Amino acid sequence: MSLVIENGWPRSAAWTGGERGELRLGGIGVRELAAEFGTPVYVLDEEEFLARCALWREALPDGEVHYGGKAFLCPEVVRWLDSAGLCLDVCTGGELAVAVAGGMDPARVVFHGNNKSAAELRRAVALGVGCVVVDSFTEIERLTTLAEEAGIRQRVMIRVTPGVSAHTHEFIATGGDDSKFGFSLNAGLAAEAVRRVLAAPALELAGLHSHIGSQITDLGGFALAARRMSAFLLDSEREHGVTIPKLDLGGGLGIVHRPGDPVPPSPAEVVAALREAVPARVRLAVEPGRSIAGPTTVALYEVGTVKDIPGVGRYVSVDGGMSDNPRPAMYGAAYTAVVASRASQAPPREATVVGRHCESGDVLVRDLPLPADVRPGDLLAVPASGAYQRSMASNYNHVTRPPVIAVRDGSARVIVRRETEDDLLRLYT
Ligand SMILES: Cc1ncc(COP(=O)(O)O)c(C=O)c1O
Ligand SMILES: N[C@@H](CCCC[NH3+])C(=O)O
Repeated sequence: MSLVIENGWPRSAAWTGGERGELRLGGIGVRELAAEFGTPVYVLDEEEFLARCALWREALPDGEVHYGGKAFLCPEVVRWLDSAGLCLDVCTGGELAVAVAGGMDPARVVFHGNNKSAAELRRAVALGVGCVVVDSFTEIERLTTLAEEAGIRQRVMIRVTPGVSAHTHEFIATGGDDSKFGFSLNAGLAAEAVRRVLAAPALELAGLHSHIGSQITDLGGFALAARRMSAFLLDSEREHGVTIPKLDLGGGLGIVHRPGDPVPPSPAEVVAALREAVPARVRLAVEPGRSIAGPTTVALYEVGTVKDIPGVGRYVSVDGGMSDNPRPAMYGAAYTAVVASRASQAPPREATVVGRHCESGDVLVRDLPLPADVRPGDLLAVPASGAYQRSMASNYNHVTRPPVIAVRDGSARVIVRRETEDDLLRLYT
């Protein structure tokens, strides 16, 4: 087993040798982590998170890096972002509330969403959110009224769909003309949005925005979007005799989940490709989510049963599943897993790792070679579990959502506590 970053593991992942061998994360053995915090559990390598923030910050020293909070957000993460000099992108009132709870200056928050409510927009205006990314004509009107009522001039960016098809799953591609997000460039809606924003004295056009999709591993789509958006920015400036200071080209850089996955370009390579297309005087912004949070976290599960079906195969059931990782069921996302709590000399035998939910599609990893002697009580570790897992976790079948434990230099602390049945029951009348 190769516990290297290129295979999706965080930098502190290491294997202690010998017969009592086990996986260590942040200097702590997984047996100790499981005993103290229970399973399933997301174990987040804090130094990996900060190092990934720094990679983006260093790639774009003269621009803005807004972390895409939808990937994974909690107040402690907000504090890390602050310390690393990153801004934050939120897309709901709830994410905005977490940003505020973590102490982020609202002026460094960018507010996204294709259907922000009037109440959410009112709150954003009242808090002094740095920028609202307008997504529809209705929203331009709504926000104009709210800014006028508040007696302020609200900075906005216009979200544009540049007609770029990113090479990714169709559910997470957002840059094409047929999208619920933004204003289509090809259909002329983006040009009309620029006209309307410029005609609204209560709005200040701070920039243009596009985001073509997520889990993208090649540079082509990013470069094409940057070229189209730059041309549109220059056309708009010429048409209206204005200067548009900023181009925000969104997030979307993918990660490796398992050995053999395509290796995505580095943040520096992405920024270089964008910079080549964007005029030097235009301030560049990016919104990485997954490429920061994803590789920081290992999900730990305990094996509950091993079922062999003659002529069919082997099912290994763990104590989590689609409620803590819906990505395999939603997008066909492929992960890997290893037995992390002991060394085994047994030969590999293929298994399907499934969850505990009342659903046949509750599969975490398909066709995975695991040691043939895998057994109840073993801990399974799934790397690259930091993005869109805890943030998309559900209470399906009334399971409680797992905690997030930050590990660093031999110490571990809870940054999101485990949900309890009392938390669930509190909702009911
Ligand atoms: C507007 C916007 N910005 C940033 C992101 C973050 O994307 P990723 O996590 O793929 O970097 C997303 C999600 O895809 C998004 O919709
Ligand atoms: N939830 C998606 C990514 C969506 C990105 C948000 N616009 C995933 O898990 O891959």
